[in-house]
Amino acid sequence: MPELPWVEKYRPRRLSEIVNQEDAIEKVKSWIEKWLHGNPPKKKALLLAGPPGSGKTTTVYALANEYNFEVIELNASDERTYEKIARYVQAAYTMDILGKRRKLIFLDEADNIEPSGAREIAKLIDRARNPIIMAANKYWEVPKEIRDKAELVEYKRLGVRDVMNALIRILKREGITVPKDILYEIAKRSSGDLRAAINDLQTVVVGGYEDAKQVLAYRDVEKTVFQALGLVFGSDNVKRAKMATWNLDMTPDEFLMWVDENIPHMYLKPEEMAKAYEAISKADIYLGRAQRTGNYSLWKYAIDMMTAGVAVAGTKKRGFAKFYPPNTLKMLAESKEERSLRDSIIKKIMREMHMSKLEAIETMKIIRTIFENNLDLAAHFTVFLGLSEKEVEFLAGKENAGTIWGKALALRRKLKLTKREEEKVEEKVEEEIEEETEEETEEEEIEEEFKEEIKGKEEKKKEEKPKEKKKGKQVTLFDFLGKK
Ligand SMILES: Nc1ncnc2c1ncn2[C@@H]1O[C@H](COP(=O)(O)OP(=O)(O)OP(=O)(O)O)[C@@H](O)[C@H]1O
Repeated sequence: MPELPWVEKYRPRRLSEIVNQEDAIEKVKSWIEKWLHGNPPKKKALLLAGPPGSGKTTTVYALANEYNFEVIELNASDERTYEKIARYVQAAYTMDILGKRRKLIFLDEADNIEPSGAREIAKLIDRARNPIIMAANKYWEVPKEIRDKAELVEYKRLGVRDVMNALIRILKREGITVPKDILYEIAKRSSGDLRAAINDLQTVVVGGYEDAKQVLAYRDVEKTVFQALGLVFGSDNVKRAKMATWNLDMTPDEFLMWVDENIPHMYLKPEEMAKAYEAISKADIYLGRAQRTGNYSLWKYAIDMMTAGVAVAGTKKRGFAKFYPPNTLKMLAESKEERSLRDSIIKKIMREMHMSKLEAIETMKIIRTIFENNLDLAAHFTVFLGLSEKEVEFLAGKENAGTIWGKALALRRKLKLTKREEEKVEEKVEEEIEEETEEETEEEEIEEEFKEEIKGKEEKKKEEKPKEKKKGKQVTLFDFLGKK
């Protein structure tokens, strides 16, 4: 299973560990100390401005850690920011397990504050009884009213050398080495964005050096595509969503793959997921038609469906959104073991749900979301698909895997599977994993095998399988959800 992202694992906890931003740190420290000595600074807000991944957010959390503040993190693009700041600027101490702590308000992406709300936020800054720190990449895009109220702290762009040193430090702590030329390539591509560099390094280490060049190439694309996905999944506003593909250096069918991949991570309810999928399948139809007829004016409709159509499908996850690259690209970053687990799960879905490979891949994405969010339903799937413990871990992550596995065992007992039958299922699973890792079956062969199976082999297999299995026709996820 993927481990903790290195950007979090190695995020400096102390101000002294932040590299090459000494002047900025000094300024921040003397400002916060004024608050603590009962003499709030004239300017009650700080504005940390500088390139992405240069240490702004890290400074805020290290500061809070050292001076015992509770960070209230808000995002300027959240429509309710004003309301939230108003709630917290006047708030007093809080008591929690860490003792008595003051609040520190951290407003990220201050360059996204709507001009219409800026004056109100500026007034709140004047009345603040708690320190407010804002961060922005583009100082000049922060509304003037806010700039005037805040003390500016500039962050430098980190150089290739700084980035390489930071990467080497991480590798030392991990006890691994990576060829210097790859490190240099990563550092150069990052343009001083240490977050991007650390993510690249982790991807390359996990995925192996052979694919490093390919992985790094798609990282370049990722920067803009993530912003585009943010527009599609970040609001219910049709106009904003339609802007997603502007400035995007990608064809509509490529972007469609990214939207497709992220639907199950962003929508909470199966019926809303279904609506979003419906929108992209319409988009897909328009794209196909444009391709066949050469009438590329149809692209506009396709783009509207895959942006606005998806945006309005329902209630999306709030807060920090983590986006994922399309399967094919992501697979490059997976280890061999992960790849073989993925394949064996896909085969089980094909077998148990009578699906084609493509459908099974799609279904696995949804199942993965279920495993991350609904442990009971995940246990049902574990039994239904006959998953192994490792496969459960692959789908659910280390943290939840144990619970799901326990629930699945209890469920199996409840379904009155005899010990013998249980062993048979486990043996079968193990055998299959072995077979699958040993022999590389050709894709057509698998398709053939399953076509045949759908046609006439159900009867023969029936005796060997647990009772609750549905046979003969394709089982959709929604059948399964409905049955539960
Ligand atoms: N100056 C630095 N010293 C040490 N680590 C750093 C520094 N800058 C960035 N990092 C590393 O990069 C990651 C991202 O940094 P951070 O979140 O502070 O960036 P940021 O400046 O807030 O970026 P953004 O503007 O994109 O939000 C952190 O987890 C940290 O590990």
